[in-house]
Amino acid sequence: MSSPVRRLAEWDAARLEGLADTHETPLYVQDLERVRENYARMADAFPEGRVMYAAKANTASAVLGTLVEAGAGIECASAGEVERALSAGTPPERVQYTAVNPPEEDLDYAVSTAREHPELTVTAGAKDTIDRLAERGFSGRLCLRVNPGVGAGHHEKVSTGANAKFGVPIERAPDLLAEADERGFDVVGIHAHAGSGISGEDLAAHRELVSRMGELARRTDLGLEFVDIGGGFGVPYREAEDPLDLAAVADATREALGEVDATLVVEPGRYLVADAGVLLTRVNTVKPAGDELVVGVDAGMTTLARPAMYDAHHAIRSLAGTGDCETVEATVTGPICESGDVFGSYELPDPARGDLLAIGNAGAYGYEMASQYNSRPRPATAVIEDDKSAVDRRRETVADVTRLEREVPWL
Ligand SMILES: Cc1ncc(COP(=O)(O)O)c(C=O)c1O
Ligand SMILES: N[C@@H](CCCC[NH3+])C(=O)O
Repeated sequence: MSSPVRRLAEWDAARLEGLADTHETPLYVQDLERVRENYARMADAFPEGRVMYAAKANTASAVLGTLVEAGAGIECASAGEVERALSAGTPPERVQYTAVNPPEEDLDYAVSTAREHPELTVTAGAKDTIDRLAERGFSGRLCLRVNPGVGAGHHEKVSTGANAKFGVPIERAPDLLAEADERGFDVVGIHAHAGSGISGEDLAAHRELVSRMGELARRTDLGLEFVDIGGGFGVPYREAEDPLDLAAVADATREALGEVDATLVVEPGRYLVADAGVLLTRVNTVKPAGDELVVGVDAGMTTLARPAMYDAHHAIRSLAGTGDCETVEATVTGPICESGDVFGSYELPDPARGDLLAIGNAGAYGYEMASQYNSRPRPATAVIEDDKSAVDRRRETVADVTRLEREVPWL
């Protein structure tokens, strides 16, 4: 079995340099072999279960296709993600659409797609969503998202399990499930998700969530096909951090779930793709400022939003030189006109203009959360697999950024 963690130091510097030279920076690079390894480890930890990849972490069709080929299903947060999953060749029976306050067009799309592919599962997290599905004539495979009342995650902004926005309170679930069944829906599952970036310290919360889901499954006599306990499996972002003990999490899950006559489903996003990706960026400014050394790079909060959004730490490695010279402390900042556009403080070997830096764990929620703020085009992404490489999403241009503008008739 592959190592549960791939550190930034393990990436081949010469190869990354070559990719940056050819395709310019900033550039996301995703290693599909590593994605496959991560999936195999997850599937191996839950041999009795089903792995549904949470596409929101990285929707590149090369990534979706790789995971589907390996056996994963796809958990989709929007109509767009369902469209991507189906286009990537996911068999409809392996597609789950998990709507959170879904816009009208999303539900229209989900219902018409489910009409065409009745094997698709729709997950609803509010009675209103169930009503809106019924109004559209949907009576297909329905899963109920419950709010288990217990959350976890690397930051309060990604803890969902106790946030009322997500799912119906678990106490209300038995009645809602029975009602949906009476209304003619094909009730196939229950779902809950504690949050994202769960570490070993969150194991108690995870256990509690799973135990509540097991109890709910046992109280439900609708012949549920699956119990979906969500994703959230964390990865180490700091080089010294230990990886999650997946076997221990799986054991705790089984024990907490207890006997249920339904398939266990897990929905990892980050775990499958984070350490399979790096973001390459070049230094364009080195500026001593009092006691501080500011290093300006061409990637910023519009390229990788996580540091600005969650104070998230991503390891950074300089690919310049041999790396054996003395390091200095530097504040690595991006090109965006915001004080929050900072990756953090890093020890870098003698930073100089033109140096190439690799930012680790960029495969999850990296490109996905990129924006065009400051009218900055989004970067290109490349995929690699053994000795092959290809750009799978071209770099945007300023013309792409402005292409939706229309003339205002009176101006
Ligand atoms: C419903 C649902 N499932 C799965 C995930 C995947 O989370 P992660 O990428 O942390 O595994 C998320 C995101 O937090 C989610 O909201
Ligand atoms: N975007 C978050 C994860 C949230 C997952 C969606 N519920 C992150 O980068 O950590």
